[in-house]
Amino acid sequence: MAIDRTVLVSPDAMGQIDKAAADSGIDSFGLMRSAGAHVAAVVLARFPQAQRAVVLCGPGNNGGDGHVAAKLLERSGMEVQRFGMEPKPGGDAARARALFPGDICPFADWRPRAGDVIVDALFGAGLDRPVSGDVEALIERAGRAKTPVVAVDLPSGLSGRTGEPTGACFRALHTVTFAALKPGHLLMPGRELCGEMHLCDIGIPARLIASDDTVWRNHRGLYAAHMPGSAASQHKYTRGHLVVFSGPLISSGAARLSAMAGLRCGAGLVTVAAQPSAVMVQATHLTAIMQRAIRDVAELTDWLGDSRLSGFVIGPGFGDLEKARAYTSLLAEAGQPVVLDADGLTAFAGKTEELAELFAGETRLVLTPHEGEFRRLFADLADDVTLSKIDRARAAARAQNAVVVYKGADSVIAAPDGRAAVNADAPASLATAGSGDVLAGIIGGLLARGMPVFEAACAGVAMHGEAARRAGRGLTAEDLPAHIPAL
Ligand SMILES: NC(=O)C1=CN([C@@H]2O[C@H](COP(=O)(O)OP(=O)(O)OC[C@H]3O[C@@H](n4cnc5c(N)ncnc54)[C@H](OP(=O)(O)O)[C@@H]3O)[C@@H](O)[C@H]2O)[C@H](O)CC1
Ligand SMILES: [K+]
Repeated sequence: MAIDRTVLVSPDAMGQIDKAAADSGIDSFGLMRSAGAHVAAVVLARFPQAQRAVVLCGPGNNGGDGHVAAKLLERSGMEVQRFGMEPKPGGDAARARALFPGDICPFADWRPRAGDVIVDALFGAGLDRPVSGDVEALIERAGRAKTPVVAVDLPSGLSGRTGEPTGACFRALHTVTFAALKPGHLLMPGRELCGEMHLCDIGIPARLIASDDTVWRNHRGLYAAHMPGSAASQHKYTRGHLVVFSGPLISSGAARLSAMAGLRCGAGLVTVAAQPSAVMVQATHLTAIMQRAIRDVAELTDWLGDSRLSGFVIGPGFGDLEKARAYTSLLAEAGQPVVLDADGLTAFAGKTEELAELFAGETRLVLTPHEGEFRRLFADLADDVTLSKIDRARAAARAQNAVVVYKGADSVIAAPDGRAAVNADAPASLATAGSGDVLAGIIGGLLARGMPVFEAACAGVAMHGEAARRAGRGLTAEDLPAHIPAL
C-alpha cells in the first residue's frame, strides 16, 4: 500500500507507532536499516559530486540511522567521517554503530572542506531541549562554510511538533523522513529549515500510521466529496445567496474583492450590503453583483427576514467596530453561516465569550485571523510558547465553536471537534493587500452554496492558493477571483 502523504503524525505519536510496529513483530532494527538506506540514497542522488560525507551522529536512534547511512556511503566509495557521540548502549543505535567500527570524532575536529556534505543525524523525534554549545558552534561553522546539509528525520534543533527551533538549528537542503510527515515539516519556520522533503516508506504498515489525532496536510480528499455540484438545472437560489457587508466609502473595495470571489465560487447571487456613504461608489463598480443599502440594525433586521440569504461575510474594510458587533449578533440569530474577517474579528477583541455565545449550537461561524488578529483575540494562546500553531488554532476553534482559519504561509484550519489541516501549498505571492478579503469571499461563497463549514474552509484555503499559483508572479488581489472557476 502506498504511503499516506496527507496525514501528519506528531513525534510522540510516531514513537507510539514505532512501539506498535515492534509489538506486532516488525523488527525495529530493520526499520532503522531501511531509514539509513533512504538517507544514503538521497545523499548519493542529490550530491553526486560530493567528496566527503560528514555524518553527525547523536546518542539515540536518529544517530543510529546516521551510522547505517555512513556505512552505506562508505561502501559506495565515498569518504566518510563521523562526528558526535557514541550511542546509548543496548539499543538499535548501538547495533547500527557496530556495523561500522572506527572513530567518532569530537565536533570541534571538523574542518570544513570543499565537497563536504553534512548528514545531520544528531537529533530527530527525541529532541527535547536546546542543542548544546558545541552543536551550536558546529551549526554556525556549517552555515559560514555553506556546507549542504541532509537532515535525518528533522534538522537537529527543530521541534517536529511545533515547527519552531528549540535553540540553534540546522538549515537543511534536504530532509529525509520516515513513515509520515510531522507537523514541524510543514509549520513555519520548520518548512523552510527542512528544505526539500523526502518522505520514505521504511516498512511500517499503513494501518498503524492512521492515528486518531486527526491532523492532515490540506488536500482535496478532505473536501472534494462536499464541493457543491453545478448542474445546469439548478435554480439560482439553490446556488445560494451570499451577502458581503461593505465598509464606508474609503474602504469599500475590500467588500468588492470578497463579493467577486464569492460570485466566482458559483454563489447564485451575491449582494453587497452597503453603508449609505458607500452606495454611490459601489454602484459605479458593481455589475453582476447586486447592492442593497443597509443603514442600521433596523434595516438589517428587516432584510434578514428573507430566508433565501444563505451566507454572510462581514469584516473586510468594515470600519465601525460597534456596528460590526451589532450586525454580527443579528447574523447569528439568522442561523446561516457567517465568515468573520478583518474588522469583524477586531470588533470582538476582549469579547470572545460574547461571540461564542452568539454562535452556540451547530457550528456555522468561520474566523479568519492572521497572526495579528489572532493575538488580538486570543492573547493567552498566542503567548503560550509551548503550543504549536495547530494547538492554538484548535483551542480557539473549540472555545469559539467556530472553524478557525489561522492564516499565514502555513495556514491552519481547525474545527471545534479537533479536526485540523495545515496548508503548505500557497505561493509567497499570496501575501499581498486584499488577498485576505478574497479568501473570506471564497469561503463565504462555498458556505452560501451549502458546503459544510470545515470542508468549505479547507477548500477555500486550497483554492485561494491555487488561484494565486495560476495568477503567477506579480499578482494583485484583483487577479485572484478570475482564476477560481477553473478550479
Ligand atoms: N518510524 C520511524 O520514524 C523511525 C525512526 N527512527 C529514527 O529514530 C529517531 C528517534 O529516535 P530517539 O532515540 O527516540 O530520539 P533522538 O535520536 O532524536 O534523540 C535521542 C536522545 O537525545 C537526547 N537529547 C534530546 N535533545 C537533546 C539535546 N538538545 N542535546 C543533547 N541531547 C539531547 C535525549 O536523551 P537524554 O537521555 O539525553 O534526554 C534523546 O532521547 C527518529 O528521529 C528517526 O530518525 C528509527 O531509526 C526507525 C523508525
Ligand atoms: K537530525
